[in-house]
Parts: sequence; structure tokens; C-alpha cells
Amino acid sequence: MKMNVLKFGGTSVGSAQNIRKVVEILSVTEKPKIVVLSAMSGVTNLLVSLNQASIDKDSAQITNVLEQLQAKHFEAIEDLFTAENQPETKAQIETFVAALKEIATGGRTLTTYAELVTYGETMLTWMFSKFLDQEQVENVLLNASTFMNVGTVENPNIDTVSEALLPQLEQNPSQLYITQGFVCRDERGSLATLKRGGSDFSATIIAAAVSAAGVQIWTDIDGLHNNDPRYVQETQPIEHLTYNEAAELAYFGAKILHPQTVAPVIDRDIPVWLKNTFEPSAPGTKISNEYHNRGLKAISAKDGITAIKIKSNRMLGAHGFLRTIFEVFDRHETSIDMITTSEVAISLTIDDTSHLKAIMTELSVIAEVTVEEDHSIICIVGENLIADHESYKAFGILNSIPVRMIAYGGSNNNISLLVPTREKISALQYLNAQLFQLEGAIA
Ligand SMILES: Nc1ncnc2c1ncn2[C@@H]1O[C@H](COP(=O)(O)OP(=O)(O)O)[C@@H](O)[C@H]1O
Ligand SMILES: N[C@@H](CC(=O)OP(=O)(O)O)C(=O)O
Repeated sequence: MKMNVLKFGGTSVGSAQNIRKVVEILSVTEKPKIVVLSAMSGVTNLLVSLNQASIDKDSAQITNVLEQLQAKHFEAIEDLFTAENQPETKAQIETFVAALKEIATGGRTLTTYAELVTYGETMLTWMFSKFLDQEQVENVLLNASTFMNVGTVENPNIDTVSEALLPQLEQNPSQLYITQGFVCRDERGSLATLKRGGSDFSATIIAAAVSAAGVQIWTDIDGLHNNDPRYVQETQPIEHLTYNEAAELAYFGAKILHPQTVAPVIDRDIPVWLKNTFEPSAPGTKISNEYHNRGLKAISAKDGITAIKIKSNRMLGAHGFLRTIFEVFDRHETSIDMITTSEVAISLTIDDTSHLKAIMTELSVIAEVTVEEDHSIICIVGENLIADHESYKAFGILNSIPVRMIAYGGSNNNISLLVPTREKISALQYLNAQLFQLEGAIA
């Protein structure tokens, strides 16, 4: 029987009441399954501040954060566990908190950050598994750090995860496995993370490693919406997305999905469902290879973008100039998101500015370079957008948006617009009204 992988995010396990909802969902969903859990909402942020307090050697702040972590877990325990089980459960949380204190106050190593920030998942999964025991729900708790041997986070090695995970499943037969999202081991075998929001990625890596029947990502909204519900009212859930559409939307800011989530499952054709823990009967979004309707589907936005304009007369009629430019970015391991070129200038965008100074120094030798910070990429996504003549309507409405760059044609799925971040919300709202809500709208 093929496994199902279910991932529940921070909000879904953020309180005793929500944890009960998760247990209810587990009782009615198909078995066998591996359940990937995040930390309780807010806990990873607290652990990130604990890491900062550890760097700053700020013992008052370390104590303050540890107290908040303990209180949050104790509150859930007092609601979930019987009076008889509470002392033992609380004592284990105290042991976890003591271990955290030791890491935070000990000497810093290359893995201190990962050791600290992954503790939220360790504490929650332990508590969750104990609660299932109390409710007499048979389950096996797996330690993700013993099998998530992904090597590089950019391109996880599914085979090494399989090799470590499959024997554990065989040796501990169960219909219900519980494990931690977010945590992994890097190419040196050291503890690492799949970056913030990485539990979605954990779920699809695990699904690929066990050739799962499907992945369900349970969160606090009824699927991926056609625009960012944090900024735009009256957004609608999308019933079907292709892997490519979902990948573009996640990469360009749809917070509901970690940017790399679909990569491990595309080639294996394992479907992913996005479901709402608080409204389980809502259809949610299915991400698969199936085509349903073409044309525009959704809009998302990614902040923190820096635009770089590189101007040089040497470009005129010359070849090899673009290669020289790309090599500079390559040497500084900085990836480029958008790019447009003319005869004498190139505009491109990056989101990682950690090497910007060194890049500027090199580029300034060969060209005139200007940098503009605080931009956002707005990404309009749909299957076969290029062939969809209706999508040309999108260009008619761009006059009203201060667009700094446009990329169209690089992929069949997306039109990307670069705008100053201060204009992002009004641009999202305007595009939503024009593309999805007005009479004769494209979707
Ligand atoms: N296009 C979108 N569709 C749905 N949700 C979105 C979208 N863009 C941003 N979001 C936000 O993503 C949130 C869920 O993602 P996240 O906070 O990572 O959940 P979890 O804690 O379950 O991992 C939603 O509450 C919603 O505000
Ligand atoms: N707890 C981690 C990993 C994660 O994926 O969390 P969530 O599923 O709540 O986004 C984080 O906050 O980054």
C-alpha cells in the first residue's frame, strides 16, 4: 500500500484546540501515512531570536525567550493532557528547554543556528506523538535528522533520503508515522535547515523518497488563491494548478508554499493538495500534471528585489558581453531573477544582496552600473500564457502601474513585472480588479 504524506503548518499545530483538529483529520484520512509537522506558530521566530541572543551573549534575553517557549508548550499540555500525564510531559519540555539553554550559552559552532531553530519541530512532534499515545492512536515518531540526508538544499538527493528512511519504516511498521519538517542534513552530514517555511519542502522530499501516493499540505486557508489574500480582498481559491504554475507562484512570493516545494514531485508525478485544517471539506487546490483550464490563473509578489542596470557602449554589436556579466554574478554565487536587454544596456534583478558590493566593484570596471533597491516582482501566472491571446489584455492595463521592467516569453507560464515595493499593494489590487473581477475579465 502506498504512503500518503500529510504536512501540517505552524498555525495548524499552534494551540491545543488546533492540535485536536489535526488529530480529527488524521482519523478520517487514508492510511498508511507519514505526518510532517512544523513547530507551533511563533516558536521558530522565538528560536531565531534565541539564536540572536546567543550571538549577542545576552543572557537576560536568552532567559526571557526560553521562558516564553516553555510557557507556550505548557499551555497546550495543560489543555491536551490528563492531570496524570501532565507532569511527565512537562518534565520532557523542561529537558528540551534545558538543552536549548546549553546550546545557546555554549560556544558557537557552524551548526548552532540549525541546532537551535529546529528545536520547535522536535518539541512539537514529541508532544503530538505523546498526545496520540494518550488517545490510544498507534503511532511511531521518526527523527528526521536520522534520514533527511539531502546533501544540498538547492538540489536535494532523494536517493540518500530513501536509503535511510525506508529501512526505518520497515523496522517500525505502522499506519501512522510522525516526523519533523524543516530539519535536514547537508553535504557534510551536519544538521541544517530547509530554510524558513521549509516543512512543505520536507513533505515533498519525503513523498518522493517513499514514492508516495500523494502529498497533502494542510494550512489555514482553503488552497492557493488567485492573489495574495493579505493584500487583496475577495480572492478566490484555485482548484487546479500544474506543477509549473505552482512552482512559479511559490518562487515569486505565494507564501502558502515554500519556493522549492514541487521540485521533488514533478518528475515522479506525485500530486500535491493544499487543504484547510479549519475547513477540511473545502476542495482546496490540487497541483498535478493535469491541464484543466488555460490562461491566467493567479498573481503573486516577491519583495526585497534589487534592480541593477548595466550600461556600456561595448555591447553595441559585440558578442561575449553578456557572458562576461553573467560570470561576475556566477563568481559571487548570486542568482538572477529577471533580465531584459537592449543594444546598450542590461537590466536585471537579484534578491540576495550579500555580495552586491563585490559585484558592483567588478562590473564598474567594464560598464556604468546603477542600483535601485526596494523593488518587488509581481508575477502573473497561467498555463500556456504566451499562447493565450486573452493574456495580451494584461498589457493594456499596465499604463496605470509604474512598471520598471517586464519579462514575458522566458517561460510559457508567467509575465513578471518589476515595481517599486511602495506601489506593490495598489498594483496587486488593480491587477486583481482588472484581470479577475471586471466584466469580461480574463480568468
Ligand atoms: N496566493 C495565496 N494563496 C493562499 N494563501 C496565501 C497566498 N499568498 C499568501 N498567502 C498566505 O499564506 C498563508 C499560509 O502560509 P503559511 O503561513 O506558510 O502556512 P503554515 O503556517 O501552514 O505553513 C495564508 O494564511 C495566506 O495569508
Ligand atoms: N517552523 C519552520 C518551518 C516551517 O515550514 O514552518 P511553517 O510550516 O509554519 O511555515 C518555520 O517557521 O520556518
